Amino acid sequence: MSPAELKRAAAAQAVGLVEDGMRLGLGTGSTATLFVDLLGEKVRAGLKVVGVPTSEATRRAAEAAGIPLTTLDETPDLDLTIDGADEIDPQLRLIKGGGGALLREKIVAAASRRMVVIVDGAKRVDTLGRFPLPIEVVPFGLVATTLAVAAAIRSAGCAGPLSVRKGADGAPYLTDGGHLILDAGLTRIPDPEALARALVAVPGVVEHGLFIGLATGAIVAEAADGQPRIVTLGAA
Ligand SMILES: O=C[C@H](O)[C@H](O)[C@H](O)COP(=O)(O)O
Repeated sequence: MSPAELKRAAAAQAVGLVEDGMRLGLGTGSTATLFVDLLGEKVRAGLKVVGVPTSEATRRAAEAAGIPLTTLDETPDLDLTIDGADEIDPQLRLIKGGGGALLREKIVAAASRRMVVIVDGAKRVDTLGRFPLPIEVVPFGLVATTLAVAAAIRSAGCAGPLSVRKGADGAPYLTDGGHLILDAGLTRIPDPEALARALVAVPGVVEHGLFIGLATGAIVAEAADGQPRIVTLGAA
């Protein structure tokens, strides 16, 4: 089975969690977009929900799907966020931000009573870190911030190269908030909580892609005999 088929299976399962009247956080990325598309079908069939998109890309996808949207300022308490992830470990700790949306994703997840992650089985790891950790920083003082981030990474027992993310045109990638992203190729993060604490202490760091204590459940689609098999983790 292709990763796309597995992502779609996880997204379809997540649509089943949505109830009439829910206030939803809508994640970002290829898996979350599949969820938005499938949710749109339900909305067009009469389901009443309202969503807060976690990126401009998701806003466009949700508008195209006909999902009514709101903002966190209008609707600061959400019932459920459905979002993808780049990695998930057995404690439901995540790496997110491969698509650059980590800041809004984390704000929306934190405003939600439940966050259910939808992933294909390849995203499951025992130890986070194989996927480069995105760290969102302000452009001002980039070199000083990068040096401080490198020191924070060392202090948490990690090591690896830091690179400024580039867009398809080769220019530095800018997030929806106008920030830069440093991708940290750490390979292994033995103590994600310690690294998270060290990173947030660096002036210039806006947010990082470690999501700890936010996901309440996960829907993992794995391939089994050519069919998707759904595995749920936590409360999903
Ligand atoms: O910034 C992007 C998000 O954190 C995505 O949820 C994450 O990168 C996973 O994306 P995808 O579903 O495309 O693998």
